[in-house]
Amino acid sequence: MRSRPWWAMSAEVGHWLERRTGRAEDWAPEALLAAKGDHTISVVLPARDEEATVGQIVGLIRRDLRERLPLVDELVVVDSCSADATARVAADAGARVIHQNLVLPRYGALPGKGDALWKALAVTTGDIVVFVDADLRNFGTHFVTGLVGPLLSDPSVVYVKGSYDRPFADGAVTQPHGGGRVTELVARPLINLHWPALAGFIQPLAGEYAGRRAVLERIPFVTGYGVELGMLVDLLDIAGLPALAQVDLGVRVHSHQTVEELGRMAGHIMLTAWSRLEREGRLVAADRPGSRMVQFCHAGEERTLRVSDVGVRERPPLITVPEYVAARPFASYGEQ
Ligand SMILES: O=c1ccn([C@@H]2O[C@H](COP(=O)(O)OP(=O)(O)O[C@H]3O[C@H](CO)[C@@H](O)[C@H](O)[C@H]3O)[C@@H](O)[C@H]2O)c(=O)[nH]1
Ligand SMILES: O=C(O)[C@H](O)COP(=O)(O)O
Repeated sequence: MRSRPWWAMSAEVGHWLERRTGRAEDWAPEALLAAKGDHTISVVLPARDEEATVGQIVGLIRRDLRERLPLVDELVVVDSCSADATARVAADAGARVIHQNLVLPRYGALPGKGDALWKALAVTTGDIVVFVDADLRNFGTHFVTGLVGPLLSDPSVVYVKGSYDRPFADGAVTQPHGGGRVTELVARPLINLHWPALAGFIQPLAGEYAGRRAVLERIPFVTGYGVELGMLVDLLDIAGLPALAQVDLGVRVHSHQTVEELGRMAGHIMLTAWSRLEREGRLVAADRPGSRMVQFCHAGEERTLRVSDVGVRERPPLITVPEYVAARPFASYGEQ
């Protein structure tokens, strides 16, 4: 039950929510194919140790959105330094597999999801790029069609974020809306405090989103788990709220990380917020925040101390990368 009606939030956000929130079922795949015209669509799955789920996701996209209906032109899995058989499973299922650290080698190897996405953007060609996490356990192709729908039907939309209900499943115990712990405890408070225009995003950390290459190549990519927050803030800056949209994709079930892993994710997200506030001139600090995190982790009854670096780095907008621009001789860079 809502404690206050939706219009009690800012008029800008209320108006945006009404105008820019859709549902995946609003876009039938056949209608999207008719609307596709000259557009080309790349689907990218970042994957680190996702052999259990990546094959099924790739297989469904290949069967339904490439073979049955030629909606997706390119299907790429970025193997993000997996220690398992992710790359082989993805290739067997029909994806082109790229290895994160082999792309743009001159720029070095940096760990994390954001770097995997930046590398994928560098080597794909679609003018619409869809990102889908590779750990989804209930993937359906409506995740892809729902995200491309607003981009194919409204030229003023440049980016579409997925939203969904997030159950938390731990063995036999399932809480229907208990998922998204970092979203609720870290990202949503930060967004409301500092970027209230983005408060209407129901799942600001969702790993499922689509954007126009012409815009994605103009923003920097934070290398770790800060990539989603950084992207939203940067897109708000360069494109404005009316150019952003969200689509309800139903329910999303994924593999949950441990609380300790989510603590490190929260560190990435906080440092990303800090970097944007500093860049926007809204934070004048005498000291830079540290990036070392001490955690007390439990393995059974045993408590161990773990020290991690949760610092985030940033990859530059791809239009500033000569190798990227040289590989696209027909694009008109520099036009705004
Ligand atoms: O170094 C990495 C880490 C993760 N992944 C992949 O990225 C996706 C999401 O990672 P995951 O560890 O499952 O993140 P979540 O716990 O699901 O975190 C949520 O919140 C993150 C922070 O915003 C987002 O990046 C995620 O997409 C979102 O689902 C998965 O396919 C991973 O295999 C990589 O490719 N490289
Ligand atoms: O998006 C998030 O908040 C994190 O991925 C954690 O999600 P979970 O609580 O569903 O594991």
